[in-house]
Amino acid sequence: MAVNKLLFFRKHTVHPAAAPASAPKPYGSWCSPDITPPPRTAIKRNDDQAENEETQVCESGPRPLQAEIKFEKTRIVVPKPGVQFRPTEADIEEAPIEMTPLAELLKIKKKLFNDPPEDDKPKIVVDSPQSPVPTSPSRTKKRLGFTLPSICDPYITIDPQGRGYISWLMLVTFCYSYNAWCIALRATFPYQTAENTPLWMMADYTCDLVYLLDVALVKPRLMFLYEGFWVDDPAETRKNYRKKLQYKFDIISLLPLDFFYLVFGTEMVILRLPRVLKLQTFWEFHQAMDRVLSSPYVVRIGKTLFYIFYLIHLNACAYYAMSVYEGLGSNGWVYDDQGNAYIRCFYFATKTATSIGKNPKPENVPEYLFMTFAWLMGVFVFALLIGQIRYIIATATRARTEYRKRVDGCTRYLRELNMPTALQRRVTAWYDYTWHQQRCFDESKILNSLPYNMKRDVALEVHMKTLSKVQLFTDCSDSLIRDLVLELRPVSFLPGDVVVRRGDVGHHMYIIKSGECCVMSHDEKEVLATLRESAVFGEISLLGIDGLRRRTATVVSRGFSSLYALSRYDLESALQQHEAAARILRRRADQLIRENAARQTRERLQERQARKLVFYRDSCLKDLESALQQHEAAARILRRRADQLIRENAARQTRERLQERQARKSASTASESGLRQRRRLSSASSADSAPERRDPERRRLSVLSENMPVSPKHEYGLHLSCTGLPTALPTIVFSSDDATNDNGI
Ligand SMILES: Nc1ncnc2c1ncn2[C@@H]1O[C@@H]2COP(=O)(O)O[C@H]2[C@H]1O
Repeated sequence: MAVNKLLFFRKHTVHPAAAPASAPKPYGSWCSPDITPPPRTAIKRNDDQAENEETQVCESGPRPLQAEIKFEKTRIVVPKPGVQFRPTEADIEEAPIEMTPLAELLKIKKKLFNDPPEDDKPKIVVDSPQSPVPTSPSRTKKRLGFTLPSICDPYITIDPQGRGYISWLMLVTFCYSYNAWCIALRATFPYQTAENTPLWMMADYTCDLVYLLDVALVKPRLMFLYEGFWVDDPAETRKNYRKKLQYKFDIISLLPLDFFYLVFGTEMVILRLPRVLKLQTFWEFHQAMDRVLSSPYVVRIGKTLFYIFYLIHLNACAYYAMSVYEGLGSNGWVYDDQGNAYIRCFYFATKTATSIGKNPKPENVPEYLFMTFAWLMGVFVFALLIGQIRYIIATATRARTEYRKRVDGCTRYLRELNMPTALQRRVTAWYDYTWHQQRCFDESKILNSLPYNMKRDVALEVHMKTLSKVQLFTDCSDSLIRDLVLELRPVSFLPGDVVVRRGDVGHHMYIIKSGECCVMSHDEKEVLATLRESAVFGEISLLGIDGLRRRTATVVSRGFSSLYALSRYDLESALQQHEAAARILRRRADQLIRENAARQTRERLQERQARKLVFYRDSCLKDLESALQQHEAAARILRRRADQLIRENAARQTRERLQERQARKSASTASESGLRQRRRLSSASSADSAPERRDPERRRLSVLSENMPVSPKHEYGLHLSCTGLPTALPTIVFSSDDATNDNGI
């Protein structure tokens, strides 16, 4: 049964012309198979036991068309009958057939291999899912040698969502609008005159031709959906059109009442009134435009305005017709035949329909009825239509209104809490940026109304530009991206925002959509790496590596940046299914960890060396200070000694002077004053020149001036210690008779 059903659909459906194997897939290799999988061909034996037979299903791409196979030299392998085919050189006959037609070759093959009769041949039944709208091969190409656009090719069916059909609908709608406006206008106002009648006629019959083509050639070829399959068999599409109510209206709209012109004359334009019944095409066109235009609100408002103006137009025509009937200017209510008739009547109709003007008072029953009807129409119909416009505009701006509401609510809240102005400004900047980037705050809310697969395809389409560049996804199987795309949450960051902070527990991994993020060093003073579009970060702490459950680095947004956040849970569940991705992430994480560890070791070594240097410098300083202290102590002792010696010397000199004075006094009495005087003088000079010699324990003290050369051994220490002191110290060198210093003093 099931197979029979398939055969039925084989008869009535177009099966998607499989994309040529070489055709580029929309997004690398992952996208198209899911949307339009390659056809699977079921081969079925056409015998009575069809239902019991297993359907053999084999994967097959589109087979090359026979016509495209070119044979230049063919080798035909002939198996010996009844023997299992094992070709040897002897089995092979060479048949040099130059460009043999394929049909002949097939005949030969059929003979050689005893092909089963035509009826027993397996019938190919395609059970692959169809593409959204199938396309049929053009047959005009074969017949005329060139390809007609599908809408003009009478041999193929038409895609109801295709551009060609929508363009055609536009033309029919234009003709319909012409009829709708001009029939009433010409039937009431005196705009059709004997001179311009041919022009009007030409326009009329051009429109009629379009109507005719629509009914005869276009609508019957429109594909339709039957139990989920696109039916494109021309006989079926024709039947389908004829079953519709629209067909009846289309036929009535084409009634050739114009023949009555011969009786009533060409002024009886009202005979063309059935043309207005083709209203369904007008609606169909607007629906199609609504689907394909990026801002369908324009179409909706346009349609509503069309209705409003058309009603006013009809009202104006009716007013003019009544005025003519009662006599132009015959009373205060009717049109007084002044100015442009149509504009005056349209103005009057607008005033009455919208009840915004001071209307002339009706004076008889038909006028009262007219005014009542016009006002009622104004109250109900116009109120409805104007309300609809309001609704359309509100719908068009709903997203922006919601955005404004959110921003206002948040800023009011922050203001009430007396938050710092800088923070308020940051919040507003975030809202602005997020809105301009995403045009929505919660993408999942919008997508949730769609079925899962469609939601995924939409999300893929939206985020594909970035995701196709993420190395993790390009290196792994295509299904990873499809599994993850719905879990990615767009987030925005402002300049300087910390995306992840070192030491925090990691909950999300990030992919950069736009902007730049900096990975900071431990002290957050140095930038270790700058990550750009499609880079991934924040994965290390999510991978469950021992001892690395927390963020290993701080990552800061450099400017405004848009990222995709992927939660730990979603990542883990995806990685369970995709081991290759898990391996790649782990490898990358290992590499980063190794790099970071190497950097840290390097930094630690440098730090230790720096510390050692400081320690060495400090100890040197200490040594020098103690040496200096020793020098100072020695200097103090020496100074004390010198003082003592000076004092002793002075005392001795005083003593000697006293003794000399005493001796002089006593010698004055002596007679031999000359001799004694000389002896006394010689003894005084010897005491002055060599006191040390007289006193063997006395040492020689030298004070060297600061600019005397200093031993290189002491230069550094002396310099350091001197710089720390308020005044420069003299260099003191102690020397004795037994030991000489470095300077040889
Ligand atoms: N040296 C680095 N170069 C680039 N990215 C890094 C470096 N070190 C750490 N990261 C990323 O910064 C992230 C900080 O959070 P995670 O430790 O979860 O994961 C870390 C890595 O993805």
